[in-house]
Amino acid sequence: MATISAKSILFPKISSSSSNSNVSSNRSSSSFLPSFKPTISLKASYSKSRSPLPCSAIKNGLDTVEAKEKSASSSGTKDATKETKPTILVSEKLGEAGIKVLESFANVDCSYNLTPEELCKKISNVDALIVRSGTKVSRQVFEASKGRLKVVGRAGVGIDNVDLQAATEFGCLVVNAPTANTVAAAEHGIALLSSMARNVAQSDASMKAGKWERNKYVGVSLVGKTLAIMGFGKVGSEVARRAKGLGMHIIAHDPYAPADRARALGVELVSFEKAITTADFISLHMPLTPTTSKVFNDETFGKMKKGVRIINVARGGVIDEDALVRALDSGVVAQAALDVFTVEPPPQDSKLVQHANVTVTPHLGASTKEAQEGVAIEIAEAVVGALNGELSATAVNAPMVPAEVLSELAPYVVLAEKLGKLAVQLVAGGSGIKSVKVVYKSARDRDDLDTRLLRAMIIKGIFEPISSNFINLVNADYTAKEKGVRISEERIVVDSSPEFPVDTVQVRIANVESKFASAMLDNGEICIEGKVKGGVPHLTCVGSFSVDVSIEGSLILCKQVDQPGMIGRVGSILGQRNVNVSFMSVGRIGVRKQAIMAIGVDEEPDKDTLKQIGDVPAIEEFVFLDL
Ligand SMILES: NC(=O)C1=CN([C@@H]2O[C@H](COP(=O)(O)OP(=O)(O)OC[C@H]3O[C@@H](n4cnc5c(N)ncnc54)[C@H](O)[C@@H]3O)[C@@H](O)[C@H]2O)C=CC1
Ligand SMILES: O=C(O)C(=O)COP(=O)(O)O
Repeated sequence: MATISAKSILFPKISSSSSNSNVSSNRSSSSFLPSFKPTISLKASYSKSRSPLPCSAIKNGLDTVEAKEKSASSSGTKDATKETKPTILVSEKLGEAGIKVLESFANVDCSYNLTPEELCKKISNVDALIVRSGTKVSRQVFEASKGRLKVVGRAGVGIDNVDLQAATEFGCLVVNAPTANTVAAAEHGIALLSSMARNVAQSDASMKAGKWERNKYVGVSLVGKTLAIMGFGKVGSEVARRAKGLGMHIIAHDPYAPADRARALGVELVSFEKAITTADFISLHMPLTPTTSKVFNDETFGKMKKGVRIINVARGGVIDEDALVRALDSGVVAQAALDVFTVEPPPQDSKLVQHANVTVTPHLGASTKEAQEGVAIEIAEAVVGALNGELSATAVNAPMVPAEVLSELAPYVVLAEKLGKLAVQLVAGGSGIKSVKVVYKSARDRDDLDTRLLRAMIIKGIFEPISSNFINLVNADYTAKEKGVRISEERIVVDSSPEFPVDTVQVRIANVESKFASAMLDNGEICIEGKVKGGVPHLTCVGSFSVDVSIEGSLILCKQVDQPGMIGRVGSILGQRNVNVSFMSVGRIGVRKQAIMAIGVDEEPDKDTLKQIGDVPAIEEFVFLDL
């Protein structure tokens, strides 16, 4: 069986000889790949000597470890455990429980308040970075990591402080912790709503200044008032649930929210226009994106009911803050309660923060003990899982593939990478690949096959040997696009067993020349096909020749005229040179006609041996393929 682990779908191995790494390894083998048994133990899969992938990221990581090992051993201070674990940088305060999870797996460096320069300096020595909202994970950070950074964990929801495009380009997975602080943020929203309506903060400050101003701080009631929730996601829904308990009438605007979820909570989904023109209170709960940036501006404030009150526990950037000051000054907006700001912390002389009708908190929405412990554990487990090669359920820049799908596809993932690797070696040097077509034959319905993993692995197989980057599920499509290669897919429903997700996978490369002309179809495409047999990837077709060889070790393909003695002849050349043959298969178009002999070899034959094979008169062409 092939020795590549399905875990390399996401990342190549990270060194970790920590005995504790088995904690997460066990989790991975039961929940991530329940029925797929890698041929190497999970612990072994972290061993650098087994790394099958020549990729810059792992090289960088290992170079560092090796360099450390060398210097430590020469100075006699070698601490093997420390050196072989991955390193995780935590750049903002994270709950203790999460730190413990991380420490059981990795070397953890908690360095808070780093300047951007300090972060860039540290980043090339870490495999994962955990942040909250205060760290800007910019393109420069990914560049400075030189490929070592494999995971960014956001201990919270909003990922607007992470350059996702750059993360994807660098093949770095971004995960967040999207659920553990939902209630905290909703409770803070309700706290701001109530305290704003009753002037709690202002009257508190007034009393502390020795005053007793009962008439000045008459508030407004909430009962019977209309609250518009902008962004009816997790936090928005929880705010709605709580505000209903306060007797408010709730409407919501969210272009993507399912109507039945709103109905179930007794909330009416309305247009943006209707929400902002009819509400007495507007509470913001959408993410900061290019579409939502400054969506509350002079124009939209102008449409609101005079005396509207605004609560923002989402992101400061969804409001044009200067426009809000103008709307407060003119009385269109009676009050605002803000937990978040365009720039955090805002300048001390910020007119908005200083405004008498504004209540502010320093981004405290997620800051409860309970939420912080929750997000810390959620993100720590996601990061450890990702470093273990698991696909995270909270991946932000990679497809989430359900565990059952992954388990079923695991052997096909190995097949897909090998087919990609094989196909690219059939392309003659100098022929630029422009288009790759993948054809999946399956007995299942077209919609019942998630091919993203397989496509990513084919791309990895094709490009990794000819590029300096490592390729994974995060950056596979991006890499192909970047290299100007169009990847198309076709699914053909065939009459075979629906028990298996895929019958055969074909990789076709068009408009190139081949080193092995027999691998080409009449239409000029290089075409190879494979299937999984008994859990093992097999090559089943080269060009229009059927073969049947397991794809492992290395392969010699020879085109010859079918005649007696060929297998013995080539076998004895290899035998004389001490090259062990693991299997042979002959595919022919007819008796004594053209045939292809596929020979699996355990060692790479030297040039002389290959020349001797090529000199056999009946052999018309041959190619050596390294798998
Ligand atoms: N202040 C704090 O400490 C915290 C702030 N947050 C912020 O709260 C916001 C919401 O978080 P969650 O509810 O967990 O996220 P979510 O993803 O569950 O909900 C966001 C909702 O906004 C909707 N949306 C997207 N574009 C929209 C648009 N143009 N107009 C209206 N709705 C739109 C989405 O469809 C989604 O339903 C995020 O910005 C998050 O960063 C979350 C937790 C704590
Ligand atoms: O989860 C979010 O989106 C938040 O805004 C919480 O931010 P924090 O982790 O408290 O810096």
